[in-house]
Amino acid sequence: MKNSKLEKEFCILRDRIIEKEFKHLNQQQKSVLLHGNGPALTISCPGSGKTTVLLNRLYYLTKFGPVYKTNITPDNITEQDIIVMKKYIDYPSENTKILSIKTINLILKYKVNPARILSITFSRASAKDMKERFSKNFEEISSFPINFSTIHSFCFSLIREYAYIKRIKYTLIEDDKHHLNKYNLIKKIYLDINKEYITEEKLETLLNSIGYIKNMLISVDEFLKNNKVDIDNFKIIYNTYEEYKRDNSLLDFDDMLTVALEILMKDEYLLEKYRSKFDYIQVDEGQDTSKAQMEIIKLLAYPKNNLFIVADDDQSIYGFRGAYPKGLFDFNKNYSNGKLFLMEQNYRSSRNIVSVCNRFIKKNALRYNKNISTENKYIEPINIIKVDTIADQYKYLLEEIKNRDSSNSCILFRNNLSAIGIIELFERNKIPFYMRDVKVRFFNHWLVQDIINFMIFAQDTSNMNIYENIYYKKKGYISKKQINYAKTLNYSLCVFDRILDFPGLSEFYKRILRELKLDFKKLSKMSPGEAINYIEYDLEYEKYLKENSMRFGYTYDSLKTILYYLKLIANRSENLNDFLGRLKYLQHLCLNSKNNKSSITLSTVHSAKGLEFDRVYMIDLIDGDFPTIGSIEAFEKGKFDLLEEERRLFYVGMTRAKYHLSLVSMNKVGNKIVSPSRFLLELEEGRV
Ligand SMILES: Nc1ncnc2c1ncn2[C@@H]1O[C@H](COP(=O)(O)OP(=O)(O)OP(=O)(O)O)[C@@H](O)[C@H]1O
Repeated sequence: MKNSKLEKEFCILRDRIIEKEFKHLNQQQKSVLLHGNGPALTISCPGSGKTTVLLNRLYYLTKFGPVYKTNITPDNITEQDIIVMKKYIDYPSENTKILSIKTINLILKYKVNPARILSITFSRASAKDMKERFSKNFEEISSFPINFSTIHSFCFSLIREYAYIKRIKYTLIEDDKHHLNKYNLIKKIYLDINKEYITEEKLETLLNSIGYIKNMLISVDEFLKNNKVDIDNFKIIYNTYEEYKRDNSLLDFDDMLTVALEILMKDEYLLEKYRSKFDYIQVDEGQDTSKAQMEIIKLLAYPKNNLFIVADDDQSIYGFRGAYPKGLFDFNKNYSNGKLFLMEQNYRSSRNIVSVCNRFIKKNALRYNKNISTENKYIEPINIIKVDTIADQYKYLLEEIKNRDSSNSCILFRNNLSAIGIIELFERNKIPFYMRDVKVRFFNHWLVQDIINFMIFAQDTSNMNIYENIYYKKKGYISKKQINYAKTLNYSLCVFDRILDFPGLSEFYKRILRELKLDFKKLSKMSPGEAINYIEYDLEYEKYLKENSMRFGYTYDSLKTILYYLKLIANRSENLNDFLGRLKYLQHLCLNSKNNKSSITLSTVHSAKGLEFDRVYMIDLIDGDFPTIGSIEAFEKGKFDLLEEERRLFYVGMTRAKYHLSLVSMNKVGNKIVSPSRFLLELEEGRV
């Protein structure tokens, strides 16, 4: 027979035990954590413990089940159980051991099988970070089969199952090591349609735009109505790409979402199967969830709707790829019984970092207003460092890092290219580092390849294979006809001597060819640093870059920056072999830095999302780079969203710091005068 007095007492004591278990959390966090069933959205600020709460909730559900403040009780409670529970609460030092096995089983009766909780994270790196954090903090249950998954990998497993049933053989085209990959496919379609090769920058724009369309679940026409894309025949390229993939059962990352959504909407069997797999769905970084992703999550969660989302709209930094933070604001439209929570206390950063960041982000108009606070101490002011040159910036960093344990420090930058200068600096000074983003395009950039080709050709001017790649990129016009003619002559002769043999050349033109031969002879004797300058100015490679940068989809300045970093490396190299070896070695260091996780971290701001460090150095803070020139120009035309996203990105960077934050800018890059980031000036002038 049921004893309602015992049951009541049991509930009260069980709640006290749960509270004790989570006493390290604050009141706001605890109410979020102990939210039982039904939809819930937590809007919070950086360092407020979103990930902490999400992991604790996983532990709470796994250990106790959603029983807090409910009158759910097991059947056979006895007086003895109540005594055991009271003892446990009164003698905290004796801990769980004091609870008898039977009482433990009673308390834990409603615990949730961890396999039935799906925790969705934004990226593979954050799924991994979360798994590590969970294992570290909740050792006792870390061996359970816990589902930390990115939405993409979840969708892919669903698609695989669908493909198996329907006997479709999908091929994933994301791996650029395979010949059939999305990059090659898009490049080919672009070439077929526009009759020219696509540049790296245009390729990126094209892929981001396609991703945006699919993530926002809009048509290409809707997209073009509201966005200006500087790509000829965008719509035809988009449709051809989509059609080709569909006809050949190919999938890129964005298709994983749209195809999974399609499957869930049309295949009742799979929809039910996946719905019944999970009782709880938790979503981290909800601000970067796209419309397509949210639709999938909503479908999966229905009808239990045990959906738990943590988000910070101020940290939404993937708008260009279709992140849709505004969707969060519709939460109550989607779920009229949805609970909204706020977490506004920052545990991470010192008091002054919190207050400066807070004022800084309030300049954005499109946001939830929050009362961000901290109980942390004031430690030191934010350091705004304005130096003269990049070399001075590196000197500053070296002074900061040398003689200090930097294992918990991070250097952050807007563009991955900034890493090159740092890697070069650290390699020279034997400072180990860990790179978050291993893909550094610099080493395989065509401009770097051009310079190497000039130098290699100078060593052997008979090498027609190399010359064919550069003859039209320098001074002294040489025609394709002349090249073809030279190819028919003795291949061990100097290319210029062979062209001199071309019938009907004027004396004037012959003189140019002889001069060129002399130029390359001079080049062959130069150090790599001198050689790059000679190629750039004397051989007029600079002119080629200026005339063609736009055609390749680059600004001339961005190409100059690549050249600048290449010179940095060249200036430290004695000869060509040394230079080539150094380039290879630096690339190798980048690719293998994952073994140095306990060293200083180098990261783009995007990839540092969710992380925290004792000391953060944000570098290369130049107006036009951070914020980007595109966002500034759009702002000047009255379009604010891009600049707001840049501000959020800057904010994400600053809020990674616990105690020390340095913001570094300079007056010059090479010979070019630059201005510090407008964000930095705002902070310096106390305008925030
Ligand atoms: N109640 C608390 N007491 C003490 N420290 C806490 C508490 N909650 C969180 N922390 C600590 O604060 C830091 C930030 O927590 P967490 O990474 O979970 O925040 P977040 O909201 O996910 O951050 P962000 O959105 O900026 O990535 C961590 O070091 C965490 O251990």
